[in-house]
Amino acid sequence: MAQIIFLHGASSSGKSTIAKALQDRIEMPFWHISIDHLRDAGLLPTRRFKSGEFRWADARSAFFDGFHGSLKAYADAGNNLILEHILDKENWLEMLARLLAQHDVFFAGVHCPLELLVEREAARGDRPIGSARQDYETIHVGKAYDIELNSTDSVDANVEALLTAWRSDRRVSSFTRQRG
Ligand SMILES: Nc1ncnc2c1ncn2[C@@H]1O[C@H](COP(=O)(O)OP(=O)(O)OP(=O)(O)O)[C@@H](O)[C@H]1O
Repeated sequence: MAQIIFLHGASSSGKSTIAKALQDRIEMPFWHISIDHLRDAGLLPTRRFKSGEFRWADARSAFFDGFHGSLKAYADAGNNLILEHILDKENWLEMLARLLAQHDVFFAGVHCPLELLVEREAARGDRPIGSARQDYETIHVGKAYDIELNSTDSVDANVEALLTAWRSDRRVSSFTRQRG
């Protein structure tokens, strides 16, 4: 059984920042997995999607199905994962819970006040304006977490709190509930 720590929060909420600090601190090797890494490594023909030559809407579903399947493949092979991701389709939680049913999934909600999200999104300039707000209003609805973090707290404090909760083996999140 692999260990999976899933950081779930709006765009710009601080998932990557926490994931990197966590990977530096945690007592076992964990791979930090994010769609950002695939995009930044040049996996997608981003320029041609942006130009309209290819339609992202046509490719999106297969891309995410592949990404979700790859998480199962990594975990089934025995790799521990720090996953940062946004569940922006209603059935994704259920699907991931099924794919990762053999593994210990610790589900962490990463929160950030809306004004700060909007400020960070504008300062970064590399995310579509408005996605943080849209995520903020939707992605946490109906989700139960093993821990809820707020990125107004320091990164160190969040990592410390997460590690304490993760080590406790108490799992009460939507992932655990999906398993009945
Ligand atoms: N605790 C923090 N204090 C100050 N700035 C922060 C903090 N956490 C994140 N940031 C800043 O906010 C921006 C977004 O952070 P980060 O990349 O970690 O968010 P994310 O949730 O992974 O975003 P995305 O989903 O869009 O990739 C970055 O510029 C980062 O430096």
